Amino acid sequence: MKLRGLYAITDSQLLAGKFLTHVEAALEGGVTLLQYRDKSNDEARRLREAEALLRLCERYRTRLIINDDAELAARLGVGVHLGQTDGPLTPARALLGSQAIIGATCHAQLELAEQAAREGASYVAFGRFFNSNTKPGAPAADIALLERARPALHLPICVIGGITLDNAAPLVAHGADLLAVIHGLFGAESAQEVTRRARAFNALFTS
Ligand SMILES: Cc1ncc(COP(=O)(O)OP(=O)(O)O)c(N)n1
Ligand SMILES: Cc1nc(C(=O)O)sc1CCOP(=O)(O)O
Ligand SMILES: [Mg+2]
Repeated sequence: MKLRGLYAITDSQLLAGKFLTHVEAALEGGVTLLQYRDKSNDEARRLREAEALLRLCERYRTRLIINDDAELAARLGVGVHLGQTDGPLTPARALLGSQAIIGATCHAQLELAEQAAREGASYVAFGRFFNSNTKPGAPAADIALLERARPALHLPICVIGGITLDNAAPLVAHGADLLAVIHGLFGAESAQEVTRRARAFNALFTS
């Protein structure tokens, strides 16, 4: 499967009261990867919500990724996204198998991406590219990084951080394969607007 297009990431606060409706609206518009990102320690709720997302993903033929938690990913038979402090990639690959999608946060450092590639990552993520409502303190990345990274890496490149329909096009033009978006997608007022935004993000990859 080609990892290219919109990478929708859930946010438990932003989606409170509209979790499944907004996620389904995004899937309706087209989502290449869906990440379940919940920073709480409520394991029962996390399992329940991740299972509900998996059912939706199966209906829409979208791949589910669990943030931070390789054990939960293994339990559901899905992929995982690991940051620099979320545990090493090699045991996660051994746990999840060769076909699993495993993503790695590389901040603004090409060296981290090269290391992640050696350790079996399926894609690397750089960010944050713009001011982020969700994670304002994340280290900043810029287009110059993408210009260095694109020819050096033979993996899909994911970009993240403050991405909206107004600022995403240059990232795609400079070689980003996956646009990872929380607020710029799920911050919409209505489910219809989420679907419209998802379609518009995907259209950036065809023009
Ligand atoms: C696609 C994608 N890229 C980066 C991140 C950030 O991961 P991390 O640095 O581990 O921070 P948290 O998201 O866990 O707060 C991500 N989740 N997804
Ligand atoms: C979870 C996350 N990681 C980032 C990084 O730079 O690694 S930025 C970020 C938040 C992305 O949300 P939004 O689209 O609302 O800015
Ligand atoms: Mg993490």
